Amino acid sequence: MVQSSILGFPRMGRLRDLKKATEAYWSDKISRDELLAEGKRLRLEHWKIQKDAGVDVIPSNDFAFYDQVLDHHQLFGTIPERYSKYNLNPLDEYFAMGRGLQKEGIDVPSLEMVKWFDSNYHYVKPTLQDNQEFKLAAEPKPIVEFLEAKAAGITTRPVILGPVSFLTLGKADRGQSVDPITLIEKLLPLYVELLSKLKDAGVEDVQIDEPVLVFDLAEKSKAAFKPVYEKLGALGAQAPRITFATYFGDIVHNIDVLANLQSLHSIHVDLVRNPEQLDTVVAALGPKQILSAGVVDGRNIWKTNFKAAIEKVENAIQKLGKDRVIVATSSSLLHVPHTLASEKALDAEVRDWFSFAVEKAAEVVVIAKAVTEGPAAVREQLEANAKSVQARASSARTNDPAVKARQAAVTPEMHNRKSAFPERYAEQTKTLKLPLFPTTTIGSFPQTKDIRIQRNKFTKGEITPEEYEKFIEKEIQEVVKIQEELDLDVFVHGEPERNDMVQYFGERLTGYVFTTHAWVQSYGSRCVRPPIIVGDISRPAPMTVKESKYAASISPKPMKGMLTGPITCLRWSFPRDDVHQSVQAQQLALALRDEVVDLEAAGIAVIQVDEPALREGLPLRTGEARVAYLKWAVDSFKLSTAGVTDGTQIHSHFCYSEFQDFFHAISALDADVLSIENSKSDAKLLKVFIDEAYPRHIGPGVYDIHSPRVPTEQEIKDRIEEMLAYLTPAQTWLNPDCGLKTRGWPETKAALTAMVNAAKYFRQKYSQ
Ligand SMILES: Nc1nc2c(c(=O)[nH]1)N[C@@H](CNc1ccc(C(=O)N[C@@H](CCC(=O)N[C@@H](CCC(=O)N[C@@H](CCC(=O)O)C(=O)O)C(=O)O)C(=O)O)cc1)CN2
Ligand code: MET
Ligand SMILES: [Zn+2]
Repeated sequence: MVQSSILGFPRMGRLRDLKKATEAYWSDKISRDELLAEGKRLRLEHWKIQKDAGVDVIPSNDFAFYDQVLDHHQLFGTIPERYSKYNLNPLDEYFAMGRGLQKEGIDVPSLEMVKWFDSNYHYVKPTLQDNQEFKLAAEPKPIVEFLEAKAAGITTRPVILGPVSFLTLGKADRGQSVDPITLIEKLLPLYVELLSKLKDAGVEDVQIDEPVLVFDLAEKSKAAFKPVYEKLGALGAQAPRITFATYFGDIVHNIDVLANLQSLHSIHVDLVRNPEQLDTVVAALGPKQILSAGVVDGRNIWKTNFKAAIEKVENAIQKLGKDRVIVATSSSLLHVPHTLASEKALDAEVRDWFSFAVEKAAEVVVIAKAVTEGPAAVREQLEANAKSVQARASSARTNDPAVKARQAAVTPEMHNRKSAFPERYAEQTKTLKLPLFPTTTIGSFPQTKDIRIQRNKFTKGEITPEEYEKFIEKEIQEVVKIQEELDLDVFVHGEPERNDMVQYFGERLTGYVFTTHAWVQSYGSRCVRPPIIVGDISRPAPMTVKESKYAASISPKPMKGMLTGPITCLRWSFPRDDVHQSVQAQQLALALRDEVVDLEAAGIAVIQVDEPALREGLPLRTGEARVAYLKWAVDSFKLSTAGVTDGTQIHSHFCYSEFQDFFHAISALDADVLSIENSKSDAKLLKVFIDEAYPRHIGPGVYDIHSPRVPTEQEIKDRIEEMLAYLTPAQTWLNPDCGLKTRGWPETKAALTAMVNAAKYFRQKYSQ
């Protein structure tokens, strides 16, 4: 019998229950026991959903209160002393590492959080010391959760992150120089211990995720697989059977590693992203090894095309036989929303095209049944699926000839500004009289409870559009007044009218549909509701001009217009899978180009086009695919911004610090001013700006915005001092790492006051 399996299930719950509970715990509204009980309730509910759907292999330990990688810091005792010294309750220590803690004499920033592969999920980086020792937790979470499921009558397969990935995805702590992978021999015994304890607890199967195998690995990381998995494989009956899982890419370039994994029970690969790897992987399997075929997409919301998926699985079965193939999701379902059943307002036509986590659980079961018993056993499902796939392919909603015509008319000149930066800058300084070290923010100010409540009322029709507009104007007035008091230099309107920087634009563009409950975790308790691109995209009317114009009208300071760039709109939506992403990006770029030009015409002289997702879209492997991506990604940004005159200053924002391997693309955007996240990384990363003689302006973030902790003025000054080793004063802007929407007002004002004071100090220093 061909089994069905799921690599991980979303943990937020149907109505973001986990977000609500964690945030209530953080603000002392519920007790620790209540939070723990809510976690338990959600785990059970999710296991039941999968069991009731008929899924054979159900994951456990895929749950996390903040992040599954952070769970492993506690599992292996890699907790820096600055947290452990307080002897906090383990849950509070865990949250302190995830989000920092500033309370009752404790003041400790969070650990660094970065993107999980090419997704919009963020994990907390393992942070290691030169003399790192590891220690297995007294009650390892994978065992606790396995037993919890078992007590409820559900047998699960615990998921753990493999040692090579755990270390490769980690980094040396600040001031340390250890290359994490060199710690592998010290870490390995903990996996041996954990596996044997899992076995003792009754675990038959374990899933060990080693997603780093899809990268072009450094030799040291690659070489680590052999000793690690020979050792773990040799445990035989002393350990559970191991499913070794990779996803988000192919492993063909690392296929020689499989030769060292032959004593493992099964190998999982992503056949949605890289179906072509099937033959190579099958050929490299050991004589008894099982293939876990990831054919149901864990990263997007399209209904699986059963016919195509069954063909892939049949292809594997032909070579391996039915006993050696498992039908699986391509990756964890963490990246898709909980259930389509919550979407009461979706148009019936498009609704039939989608499948969220709960629906995907049913899909793996149907596919497994189809290949086990033959298509007749699931005839009805196959027929309905074929009809739906056909209906989408021929729907008029997907195709807009006017958009196609406009794309055909795009010329190379449309991608370039009229003059080079020096001439543009000369024009810009005529209108923008800015001091040295200009201060600004990234766009959003705190999205208060009140803002969300008013928006909710407006969405439900409980207040009129006029009332809502008045409310937004009042918010803008408030934000402008505060920026005046803070004495910032380039103002923003604060984005109070936006639910989210991508969703907001999706709701204003044709070709998109949006949902009401389709939330996906982005980091910690924070979720996003990605809009869905179903057809060709165009802009029926201006999207942001009214608010920007209003904000500009109530202050003499320069007001930055604020847009989300084409690549970020694409990446943080659920994109179409029937049209190349470059085509979708160009459609978005044309829509945004019109918006940029309209803002300029409305008198907005500084326009920021955010591209925080530009890097995330970078193909995971180096080589041709990257070159091709960068070409169309950079072109779409340039197409969206190059319609303005020289005197309009174009800003762009990136919230990640890993720009070294990517510097030329950022430079090629030709933005007048960049703001980048940098405060949690080594200022040395900025060296590339000198090395490459970067000619334009840059604002490396001077403080972290992910945590409520307020930086001191001295910390900010120290940071600026470090930055100035690599940047000239004339090109340096000062700003936070990212937007402030997740922060509260008191900490926001305190932090920006410190930043402006630091700016004044350096202005003084450099004007002498
Ligand atoms: N799409 C996206 N990806 C991103 C970022 C980003 O800003 N956007 N930033 C980076 C970090 N990731 C982030 C992701 C989410 C949030 C965030 O603040 N999310 C909000 C939700 C934002 C939102 O869409 N809010 C809506 C819906 C608000 C809501 O919850 N409404 C309640 C009712 C209102 C109430 O009573 O509170 C409901 O629907 O139940 C709105 O403001 O209108 C949250 O989780 O709290 C921040 C950063 C990287 N990726
Ligand atoms: N302008 C946006 C903001 O300030 C940029 C955020 S990047 C994730 O929120
Ligand atoms: Zn940002």
